Amino acid sequence: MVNTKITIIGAGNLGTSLVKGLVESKIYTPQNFVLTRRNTTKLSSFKEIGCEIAINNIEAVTNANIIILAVLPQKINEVLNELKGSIKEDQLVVSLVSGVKVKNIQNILGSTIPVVRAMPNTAIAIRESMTCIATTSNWNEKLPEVEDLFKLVGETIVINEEQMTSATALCACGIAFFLRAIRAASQGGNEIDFHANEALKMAAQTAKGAASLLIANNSHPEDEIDKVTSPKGCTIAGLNEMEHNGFSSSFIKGITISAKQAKDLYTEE
Ligand SMILES: NC(=O)C1=CN([C@@H]2O[C@H](COP(=O)(O)OP(=O)(O)OC[C@H]3O[C@@H](n4cnc5c(N)ncnc54)[C@H](O)[C@@H]3O)[C@@H](O)[C@H]2O)C=CC1
Ligand SMILES: O=C(O)[C@@H]1CCC=N1
Repeated sequence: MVNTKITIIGAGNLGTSLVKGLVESKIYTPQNFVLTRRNTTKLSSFKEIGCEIAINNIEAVTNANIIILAVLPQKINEVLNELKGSIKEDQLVVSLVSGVKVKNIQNILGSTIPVVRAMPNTAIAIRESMTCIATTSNWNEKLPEVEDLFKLVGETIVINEEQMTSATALCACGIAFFLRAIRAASQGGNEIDFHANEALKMAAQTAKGAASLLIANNSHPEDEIDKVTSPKGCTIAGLNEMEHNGFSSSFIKGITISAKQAKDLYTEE
């Protein structure tokens, strides 16, 4: 257990997922967290387990060691202007907000406030996030602290800040892309034989197995695919039909357009 106080400004989908994962790690307890959001009644279950729920962002950050910004990009300027002058140099700001650069945040909070960006995904709630972390060269010394935090809830990688929009598309939006692929597989399973709930369970566990093979064997997908595709068999028949219909191309195009959108989520004031 640690004494670090973490305040999450904007404890919505992602912010609350982070709390769940960190509490699950057993290193943090609910008492480590102060949470804010617009409608605090939606945080009642977190209040019940012992998190502090605050209605005032300025009061919420006062005693925090780490301040996590988890509001939507279109709300960040309003929040930063509210917090301006209330965050001190011995506190660390970690922004999860897509498309907002370290310099955008420091332009409002001040250049002496340490800011690191982290891009997790919602699997953080079950400690399976892929979290991409970046900052500017003057705050590199803060990276280990942020890596240690997010290593409790999944894998981490430190990247250049310019790569953050690409990381958003591949890893944060990626959860939705892979889920849609699993849904499609379950619909196929439903059409050929199985009840919808059976097909979904079978598709999800098969997807988990496929990802686990790559991670466990440190292998390339085509190496694992080659082990499944018998000559004249049903796997290669299915795979080729999917490719004729643009499977890989569609995935690649989706990730490419998602990254373009991630770049345009924020407007400087
Ligand atoms: N949902 C996801 O999978 C991921 C989201 N992100 C980024 O994280 C941020 C949050 O995303 P979500 O959690 O999905 O959004 P969300 O809409 O679920 O949560 C945002 C929260 O901010 C609160 N909020 C708005 N104005 C506020 C204010 N002035 N003071 C305090 N709280 C305020 C809202 O009440 C809401 O609960 C976004 O910037 C998003 O781009 C990044 C990676 C993954
Ligand atoms: O869709 C979005 O804009 C946010 C950012 C990454 C995941 N959700």
